[in-house]
Amino acid sequence: MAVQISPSILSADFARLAAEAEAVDGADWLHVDVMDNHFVPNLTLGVPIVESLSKATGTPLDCHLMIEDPDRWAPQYVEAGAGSVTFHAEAAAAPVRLAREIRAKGARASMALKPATPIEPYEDLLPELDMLLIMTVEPGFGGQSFLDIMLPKIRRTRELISKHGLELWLQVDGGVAESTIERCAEAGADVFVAGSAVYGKDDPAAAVRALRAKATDATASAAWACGH
Ligand SMILES: O=C(CO)[C@@H](O)[C@H](O)COP(=O)(O)O
Ligand SMILES: [Fe+2]
Repeated sequence: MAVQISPSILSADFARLAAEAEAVDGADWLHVDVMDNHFVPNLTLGVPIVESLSKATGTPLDCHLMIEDPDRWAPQYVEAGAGSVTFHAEAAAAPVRLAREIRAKGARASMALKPATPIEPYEDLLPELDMLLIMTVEPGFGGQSFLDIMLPKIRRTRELISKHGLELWLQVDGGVAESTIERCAEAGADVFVAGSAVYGKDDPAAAVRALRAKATDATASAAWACGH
């Protein structure tokens, strides 16, 4: 699969969300960080804003729910127009039922792991998912430094995806920038969230192109991608 870039609007101007979506024209997704001040110590936005944004942009929304009780809330984000909905493994009471509900409602189902959550207990769940998100910072804030110690988990997850012959996408989120994206791609990621490395730049669309070029080159020479 071709590399995909998902700029995070957490680093955008929330008063100008439609324009900020336009500013990354050419991005594959718009990453929307939903935080409830319980699962993470920060508060952002909810269903009504996702619904308005989905009507205002043609770019599909990749909603990352950093909230408690995603079993209750995630389906509402599908109804609000999200193309992909990610819930946290640490927060979901019934991840298989929730993934099936998200898919049945017509969105891609994705599950996220915080840095201290291992992938191995979830191996048997992977066929239920369209994407697995490995957090490369502790969730809650943009602009943090990339955690290199997550690279082995990305590699192990890529190996599980290959072992089971899955079409699962592997997303990384947190501290992804021109200086770190190649390491993520070499380790096996193929969907890249970037907030400050896109919206912190004068030309966000150019930043997306630069990230895509680096990730594409790194993927082409990565062992895991041979014949991918
Ligand atoms: O989910 C989160 C943070 O919890 C992310 O999506 C951030 O928005 C990424 O921001 P940068 O680290 O790229 O600045
Ligand atoms: Fe995120």
